[in-house]
Formats: sequence, structure tokens, C-alpha cells
Amino acid sequence: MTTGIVVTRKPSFSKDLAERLAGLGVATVHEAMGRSGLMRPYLRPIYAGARIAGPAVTILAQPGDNWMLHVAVEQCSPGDVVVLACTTENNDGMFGDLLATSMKARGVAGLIIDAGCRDTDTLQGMGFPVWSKAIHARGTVKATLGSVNVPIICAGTLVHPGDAIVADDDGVVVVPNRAVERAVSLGEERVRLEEAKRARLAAGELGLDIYNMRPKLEAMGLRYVESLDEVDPA
Ligand SMILES: O=C([O-])CC(=O)C(=O)O
Ligand SMILES: [Mg+2]
Repeated sequence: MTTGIVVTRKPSFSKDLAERLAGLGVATVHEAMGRSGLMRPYLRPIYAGARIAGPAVTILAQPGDNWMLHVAVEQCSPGDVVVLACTTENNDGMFGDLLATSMKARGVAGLIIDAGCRDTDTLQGMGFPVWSKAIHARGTVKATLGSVNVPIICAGTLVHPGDAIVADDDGVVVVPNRAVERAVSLGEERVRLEEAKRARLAAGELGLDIYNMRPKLEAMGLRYVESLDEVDPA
């Protein structure tokens, strides 16, 4: 992976699309995209209830070194989501409330970091959401170059600068920039279908009937018995 590079332009998409992606949430966007794009589940929000979406500013950082976070802040625009991957595994507390204050001043929506985060109570108080691999107080240095706005692999998923990042309590999903509009329209269609199903389920109808599952279950040999005595031990 390339180090020592800052790419100063990246693709983007409208605030309206970002807000609609955030409203849809991670599970719906993931399903709408053919069950793709999820980051690994070890990335967890540092506090519950945050829900964001926006174009990625990517960072490739060296383990134990948060220099590139400072470099990246200058490249951020309002609504961006900063996504950091390390060149190798690291849990150090690379990010805290000072960097969050700086990012917030530029309108950054939140941070996804495949490493550690600290100052979490202050971050929660200031409403700056972070999805991290670890919460860890261990400090970091500013000594080695990484890169900003290059393709990275964060928590197992490829992220290009300008891709859409959606994050909520369920995790983090990535949508390629060129697929953002399609993800929104497919996701909104999915929500409409789910609303109809939710109303029927709330009224007491069974999924077995709504989804016409009984014939297939019967064909596969599912049997209903009143007692296990009716069933051959074999
Ligand atoms: O300063 C650091 O290295 C990280 C941190 O705790 C902060 O940004 O507040
Ligand atoms: Mg701090």
C-alpha cells in the first residue's frame, strides 16, 4: 500500500442522499446492496444510538502513530466520514476528544477506526460518534508517514475515497460511490415492503403464512407431533 501521499480530491454525493442512507441504516443498505459491503463486526460504536452516513475520507496509518489523522483533517468537508486503517493490526488509542474537536470544526460526521479510541466519555458528551476496534488509553506518536485518500482495507472491507459509509448500532457498511443512488432507491423500496409486512405481523399473522412457507417445510419433511413418543428413536 502506498505511503507518503495525500490525494486532495475525492468523489462525493449529495447531502440528501447521505441523509437518506443514514435513515435507511446499515442492515437495510447491506441487504439492498445484495448483502455486500459490511465491515467486520468487531468494529463497535463507542456509544449507542448514533447513526451517520457520508463520503469517506480515507487514512492509511502506521500502527501506534496518529500523525495522518492530523493531516487528514485538512482534507475533510462537512458531512464527510473519516475512515482509518492501519498497515498492520493495532489497538492503540489513536483518537480522542482533541482530534474530534478539530474534526467537528470542519463538520465531519464521525470516525471509523480499525484501531483504538480514547476519551470516550468526552466524545459521547460532545456527540462525536466513533466506531472502533478497541477502547484503549495507550497514546501514539507522530513519527511515520501513512497516506490520506488512497484505497484502504478497513475491518476487512475495501474503501475508496468518496465511497458512502453508513454506520449505526448494527455496525458499518460501505457503498461504492457509483452505487449510492441505486442503494438508496433499492433500500427505500425494501423499507416500503417491510412496512407492509410489519403491519401484518403486528396484527398477528404468521410469517409461515405471509411468506407461504408451509408447502416448502412440508416438502422438506417437517412433521408436527403431540409428543416425542410418536417419533422413531432413529
Ligand atoms: O492526542 C492524541 O494523540 C489523541 C487524543 O487523545 C486526542 O485527540 O484527544
Ligand atoms: Mg485526548
